Amino acid sequence: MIDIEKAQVSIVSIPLKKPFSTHLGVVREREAIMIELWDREGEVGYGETVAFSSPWYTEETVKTAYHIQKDFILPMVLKKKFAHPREFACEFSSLRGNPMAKSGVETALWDLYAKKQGQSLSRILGGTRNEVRAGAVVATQDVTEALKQIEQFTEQGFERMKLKISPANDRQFIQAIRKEYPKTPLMVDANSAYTLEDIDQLRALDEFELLMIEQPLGTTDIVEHAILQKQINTPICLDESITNVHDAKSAIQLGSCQIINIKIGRVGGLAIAKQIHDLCQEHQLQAWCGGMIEFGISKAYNLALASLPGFTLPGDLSSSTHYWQEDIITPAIEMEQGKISVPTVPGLGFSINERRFDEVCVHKEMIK
Ligand SMILES: O=C(O)CCC(=O)c1ccccc1C(=O)O
Ligand SMILES: [Mg+2]
Repeated sequence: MIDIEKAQVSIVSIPLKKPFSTHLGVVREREAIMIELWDREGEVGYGETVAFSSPWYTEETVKTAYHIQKDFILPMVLKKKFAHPREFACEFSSLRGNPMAKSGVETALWDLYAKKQGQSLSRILGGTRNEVRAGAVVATQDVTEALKQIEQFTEQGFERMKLKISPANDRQFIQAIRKEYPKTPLMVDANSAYTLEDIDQLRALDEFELLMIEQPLGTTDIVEHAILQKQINTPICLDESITNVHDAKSAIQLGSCQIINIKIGRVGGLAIAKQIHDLCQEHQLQAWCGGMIEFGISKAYNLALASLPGFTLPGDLSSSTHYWQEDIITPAIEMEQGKISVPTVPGLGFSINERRFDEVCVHKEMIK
C-alpha cells in the first residue's frame, strides 16, 4: 500500500538557451511545478507538472495547476491509501479537467510504486526497449535560424526533425530545409494554425513527403481532421485534440489521424497514456511520445513511456542540456547517436539534484 505522509510542492524556473517560437507566441523561460511525495516509510516519489506560465498550449497554467494540486488533489492523496497508481485516475474522475495538475501528482505515485516493487518504471509499465529514439524540434520564425538549428541537431545525431509551421511560412520553410536536407526524416507541427479553408495549401505540402503533419486544425477538433485526412496524403498526427481515451477512440473510429502524439501531462497521467498506447497498438496506429520543453523529471517519465512497444516513431525526446545549461535531475539524461537509454534501476531512475534545485527554485511549500 502507498500511504503518503507529506507532499512538497515547488516552483522552479530556468531561462531557455534560445527562445522557442511558434505562431502562438514565444517561450523564453520555463517555469514548472515539482512534486515530491513521501510515504510513511520515508520513500520519495517525484513528479513534474508540465503546465506553462500562460495558457497558450492548453488552458492550464502554473497557477491554476498549483491551486488544483494544493486545494483538491493533494489533500485527497494524503487521506487515501493506494494499492496501485492506477487507482488515481478513478479516484479523481469527479475532478473535471486539469490533466496536467493530475499528472504531476499521479506520476509521483508511479515512481514510489516502482521503487517499492524494486523494479524500473519502464518494466512496471511493460516497456520492451532499453533505448528510445530522439527527435528535435525547430521552433523559430526565421528560415536562416531554422537551417542553423537543423545543422546542429543533425550533428548531434537526432533521428527526426520537427518543424513548427503556420500558413504564413509553411512552404518557404519546408522548401528551404528540403533543399539542404532532401533525405532527413522531417515532420511539421501546426499547433492548430489552419482551418478547413486551407485545404489546398495543406494538400500542397504532400510533395515534401513529410513523416506527418501534427495538429493542423482546431485544438478540440476530431471531425474536421477526418475530413482533411481523406483529402491529403500526408499522415495526420493528433496532439491537442487527444485529451483522454475517449478522444483517441473517436479519432480512430472517424479516421481523424494515422498517428497519435501521446503526452502524459495532456492526458492526465501515466495510466491513461498507457491506455491510449494500448488502443493505438490494438488498432495499428503509430504512436510517439510528445515533449513539453520540460525538466528532467518529466523527460524521465517520457523515457519510461516511450520504451513501450507501440511507440514506433522517435519522440520529442532530448538530453538534459537541450533547452538549458543545467537541469535539476541527477544523473543527467544524455543522447548518443540519436538514442537515449532507458534506466533499469528501481523507480523512475532519476532524482533531484538538490544543489541545482535550490538555485532555480522560486517557491516551496510542504503540505501534510
Ligand atoms: O519538448 C520539446 O522538445 C518540444 C515539443 C513541442 O513541440 C511542444 C512544446 C511545448 C508545447 C507544445 C508542443 C507541441 O508538441 O505542440
Ligand atoms: Mg504538437
